[in-house]
Amino acid sequence: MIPIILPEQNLEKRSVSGGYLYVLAWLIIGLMTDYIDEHPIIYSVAMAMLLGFSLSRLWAKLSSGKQTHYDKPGWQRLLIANAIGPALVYGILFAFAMLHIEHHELFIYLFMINIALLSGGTVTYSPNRLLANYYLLAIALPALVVALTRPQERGVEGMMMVLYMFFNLHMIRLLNKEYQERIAQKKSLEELARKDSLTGLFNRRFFDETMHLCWAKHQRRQASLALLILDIDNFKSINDIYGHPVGDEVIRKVAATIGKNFQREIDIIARIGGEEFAVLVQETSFEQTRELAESICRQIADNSIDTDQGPASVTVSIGLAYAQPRQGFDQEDFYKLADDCLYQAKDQGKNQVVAKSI
Ligand SMILES: Nc1nc2c(ncn2[C@@H]2O[C@H](COP(=O)(O)OP(=O)(O)OP(=O)(O)O)[C@@H](O)[C@H]2O)c(=O)[nH]1
Repeated sequence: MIPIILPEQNLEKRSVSGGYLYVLAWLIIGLMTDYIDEHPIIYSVAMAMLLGFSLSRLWAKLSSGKQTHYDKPGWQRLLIANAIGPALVYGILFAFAMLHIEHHELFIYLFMINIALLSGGTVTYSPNRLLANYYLLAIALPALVVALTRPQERGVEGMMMVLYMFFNLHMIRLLNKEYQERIAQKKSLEELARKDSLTGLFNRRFFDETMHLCWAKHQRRQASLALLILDIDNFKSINDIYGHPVGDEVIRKVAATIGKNFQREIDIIARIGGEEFAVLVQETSFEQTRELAESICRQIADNSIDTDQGPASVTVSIGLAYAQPRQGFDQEDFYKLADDCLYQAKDQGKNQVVAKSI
């Protein structure tokens, strides 16, 4: 099973320096020991593979520029190959050294490099537990196989590898848990920053940011969009008669009714003031939006809210603006149009929708 790599795991950035280290380490061994003379074919094949992995990674980086392509399966496979491939090369080299090496010094170097790669990979790949585990096994398993088949000569190295492997598997589990907690915290903070705590709807800041983006998008597409501003009628007297907790309950009920009527993900519903809400509606005609607004008005008026002092009837007024972004008519004008409609609805007796399409 191929582990799925998520953008927030940031594996490309985390593994980039290690991705050149293994080539350098092998180059140093080639330059400073007799290994090339003793085993020229093995040295060259290993070098070609390590270089191949490094160059493919360099090519991917240069060709993608600043962008990363986590959504492309080919790109994901390349990243996984760049993790597991060099690990397997070093794992097999060490296993080969365990079987054939007379050169004690080189054996120690390889052992050190593998332990370093084991620990480095644990830290690097820990956000993706499956990939980190595969990486670890790729380095350690070849040595373990040799140790098991030659317990007399290579038992010590085998034991050491098992020890390091289990220690690092444990560390991967811990680091991954910490990483998951951090991501969850970050997500809930982001959620808090854009949500209104009383209703769970978006807050004004998020609404303004989204409206800005939406406006620009519709300007490019030369398409229309709708903005509804809803205000609870005579809300001050609801608070005065029934008390603030009932007032809060009314706000929650109105929010829920709006939410029931605008359920698509692209509908942005926000509480933009004490008893004021806004809805940004995309890809819907003027008539459809007006019908929805009128239906919300009726639903709220028809459903009174139970309180200790008996049922409290609530109504809302709605201003609806429908427009296409264009020269001489900007986002502020759009907002003002919806707001003017709302004031007109209030002036005309409340509990109604005033809609304008321009
Ligand atoms: N319970 C509760 N009341 C709030 C909250 N935020 C604002 N309010 C109250 O909402 C009331 C708004 O009153 P006004 O702006 O006078 O509006 P209104 O009484 O609805 O009058 P119209 O808009 O003309 O129908 C004020 O009394 C605020 O104290 C809140 O979160 N909870």
